[in-house]
Amino acid sequence: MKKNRLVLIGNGMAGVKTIEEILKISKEKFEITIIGEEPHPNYNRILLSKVLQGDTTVEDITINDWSWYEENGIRLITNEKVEHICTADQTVTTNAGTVISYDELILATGSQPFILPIAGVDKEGVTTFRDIKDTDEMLKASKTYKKAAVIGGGLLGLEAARGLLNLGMQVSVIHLGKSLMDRQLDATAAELLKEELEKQGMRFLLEKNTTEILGGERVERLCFSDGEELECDLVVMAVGIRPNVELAQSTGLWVNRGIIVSDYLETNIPHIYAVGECVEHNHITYGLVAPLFEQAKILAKKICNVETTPYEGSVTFTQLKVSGVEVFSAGEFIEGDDKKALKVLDEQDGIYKKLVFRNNQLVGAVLFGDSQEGNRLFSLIKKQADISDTAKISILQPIGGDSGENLVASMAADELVCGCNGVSKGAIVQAIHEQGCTTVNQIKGCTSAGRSCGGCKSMVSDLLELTLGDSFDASAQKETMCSCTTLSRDEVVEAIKEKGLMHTREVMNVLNWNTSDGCSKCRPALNYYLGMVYPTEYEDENESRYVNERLHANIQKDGSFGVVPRMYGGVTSPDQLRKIADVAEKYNAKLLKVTGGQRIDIFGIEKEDLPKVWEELDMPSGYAYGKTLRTVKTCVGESFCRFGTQDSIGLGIALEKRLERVGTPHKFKMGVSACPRNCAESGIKDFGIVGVDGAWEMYVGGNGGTHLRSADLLGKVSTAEEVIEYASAYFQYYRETGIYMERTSKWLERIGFENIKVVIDDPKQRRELNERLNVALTVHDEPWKKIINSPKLRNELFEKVEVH
Ligand SMILES: Cc1cc2nc3c(=O)[nH]c(=O)nc-3n(C[C@H](O)[C@H](O)[C@H](O)COP(=O)(O)OP(=O)(O)OC[C@H]3O[C@@H](n4cnc5c(N)ncnc54)[C@H](O)[C@@H]3O)c2cc1C
Ligand SMILES: NC(=O)c1ccc[n+]([C@@H]2O[C@H](COP(=O)([O-])OP(=O)(O)OC[C@H]3O[C@@H](n4cnc5c(N)ncnc54)[C@H](O)[C@@H]3O)[C@@H](O)[C@H]2O)c1
Ligand code: SF4
Ligand code: FES
Repeated sequence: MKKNRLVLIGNGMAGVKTIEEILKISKEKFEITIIGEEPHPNYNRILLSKVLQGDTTVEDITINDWSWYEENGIRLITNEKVEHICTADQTVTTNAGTVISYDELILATGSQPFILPIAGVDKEGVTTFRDIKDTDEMLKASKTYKKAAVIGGGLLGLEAARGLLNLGMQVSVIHLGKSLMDRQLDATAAELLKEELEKQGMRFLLEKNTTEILGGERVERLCFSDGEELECDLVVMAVGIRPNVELAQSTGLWVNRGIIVSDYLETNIPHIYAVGECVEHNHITYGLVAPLFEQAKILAKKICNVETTPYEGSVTFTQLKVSGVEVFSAGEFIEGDDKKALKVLDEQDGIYKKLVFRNNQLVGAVLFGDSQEGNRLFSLIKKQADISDTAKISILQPIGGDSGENLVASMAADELVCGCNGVSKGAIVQAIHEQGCTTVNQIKGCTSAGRSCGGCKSMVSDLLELTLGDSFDASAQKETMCSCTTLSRDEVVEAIKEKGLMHTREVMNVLNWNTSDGCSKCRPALNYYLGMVYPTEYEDENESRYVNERLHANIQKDGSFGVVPRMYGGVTSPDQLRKIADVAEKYNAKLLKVTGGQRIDIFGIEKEDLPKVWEELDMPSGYAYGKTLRTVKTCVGESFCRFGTQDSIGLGIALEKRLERVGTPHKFKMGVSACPRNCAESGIKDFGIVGVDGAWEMYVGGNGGTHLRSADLLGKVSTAEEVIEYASAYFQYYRETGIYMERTSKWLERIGFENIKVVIDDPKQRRELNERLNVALTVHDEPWKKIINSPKLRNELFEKVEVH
């Protein structure tokens, strides 16, 4: 049967949630295309605050990675913006000229941050906080600049401000109103919040109207309507959002503040639907995921012709994601003529609780200082429960006292635990009993609870403890490899060795994975662990690897690839440079760039040209995409530098030739400098070497990325041979004990520097580690050559497979 063509515009949280819900109903009904303007697969926008605050990384906030689209047969077009919809032909056209036909079309274009209409907003250093690009900009700015001004004291502004404080900046929050979070808090809670955040180091300028941003190319000062000024070198604008409606407007859809939709998320034009922040339902637009996910579920059913209740609007709740501050707000939080409040203020402990009632119904709540009852109160508000038989004060003091376990025990089965995803206590208990979930991660996999803001995770954990009783294992909660298993990395690796498991499927079957195919987190990890345990016997599963590793090149945001040939120690020759230049010209490379690791990256190569490019280069792969040794950066050392007394280039080349190609949990970078001037930046490498007075110092665990870490001194040796022996042992120890996707800087802190040093300093263990590494090194072919020489591989990888 021919499938209907479904096109989704907007690869964000609401749109992709709708697709997930559609796939739950039927995987066969639609041929799906998703077009997203951002260059990333679908990610959790909410957790950008946590990325900025240093609690997680951009890599860890992906919701559905590239392989999810592939596995579900979805065509994903990233980096392109839909600019035109032709309702007569039923096609959409992107800014890159791509035309796609649809039978059904969903607009999920989200919102854009509001930019104040004042002079100077286009200066360098002025940013919004909406996407990965903005987050990266702030992370980068914090390394050079120190004075941040956040305009807007709402949820977004305060979460940004906390992040910038964590990054070592001085932060002033400029707010138009009298009190912070005025859309969510009353004056008492706002004042308590302000006091708490001031203690954390934030500075507030309230009732300030910014009139101009001054400076040269970069921002230098803000001017306010009262004539005052504030010095700053970074400005974050967080003054609200506006739905993205231009495309809808130009298509003839009815638009007010958002795209107007019916109770079934239909627009005024047949076969076109809208969902998410871009939507206006019953005169309301929403800026939080819970209502958008409710919409997504209804739209999925509607579009699949499954009977559904209509969307009737949502009551919303918010929680501020700033560590050390508990703030919760839901529903109608300001009392008035027909609404009366019950308030409790504990000035000693800084706790404030307020409930707002209309007649015999709870319609709103504000909690400050202790928000653990938030979701329970939210359930009561949502249910519109009649509380005439309950003493109002007892709603604030549920039976059983204040421990988390008692709190969840007192909840009814239909009360919500996860407000974002609408998951009740009953649904979680059912997942524990019927699907054998024992960890928070597994509950997330089975029910989606905790999948968005993460604010409900402690409650999920309490519920697990309550339901599982003695068999609840608190220590296992954080360690499971992924939500497909209850086992930690160490338990899985141990079982692989003990039970002689040889294939990813075998591991999943024997160790009772709760999914048949695993997920994008455990498949590549198992592939790595199996290869590490059985270096000569295990046959690598290319399909379990991420796209760059599968195709041995780096995919770029326009879908073309970057190619980096190996140049040992960063040394090249006229012959190599000639070949690179010829290939770059012949295959229309868009950019040639010297990388931070001293290699040449040839950007803009089309996927189908990759094998020809490699063949003509006739150089080994530089593995710029791999979880393996990337580069050994070297200084010129004794060959040419007047300070150099040692052969840094020779040592760098020898190290690179020894360690190249074999897999590691994450990328591994090295540097060799021939004197303490340290031109190869050895102090921020996974393994860095510095020449000192006729000896070599060895540094480990450095990182020059987002989480800058200077390396620790592992020891000092006299000869290049000894360096190679130590580096190899360290490399192999990381291979054997690292968690897949864990950089050495994190690994070193997890295992403990002193513990690692004891192992590497011990001659016996050092020798054994080198011996095991030698075995692993015997099996690795040059990957580009392997593909060039195999017509089958060439065909499978470069002619048949759609990357995304
Ligand atoms: C830092 C931050 C923290 C947040 N914290 C929370 C929180 O704690 N709790 C909460 O509930 N909510 C939070 N939110 C809000 C939440 O992230 C949004 O409500 C949600 O992401 C909106 O989903 P959406 O799919 O409607 O829009 P988006 O996620 O914005 O997705 C829309 C996508 O469509 C793309 N697009 C737009 N136009 C086009 C076009 N013409 N062609 C192709 N692509 C297009 C955009 O590039 C974007 O990727 C937070 C938001 C931010 C920025
Ligand atoms: N924890 C969460 O739930 C969370 C976190 C971040 C963002 N979000 C969502 O993201 C969206 C954007 O957040 P937001 O905080 O920008 O929006 P917002 O509308 O909630 O808050 C903007 C704030 O800026 C203030 N403001 C307006 N004009 C100003 C001016 N000229 N000078 C100074 N202050 C001014 C407003 O008074 C308001 O308090 C919202 O939908 C929000 O719900 C939610
Ligand atoms: S690290 Fe020392 S030896 Fe090497 S290039 Fe720099 S100054 Fe010269
Ligand atoms: S409450 Fe946000 S993820 Fe559960």
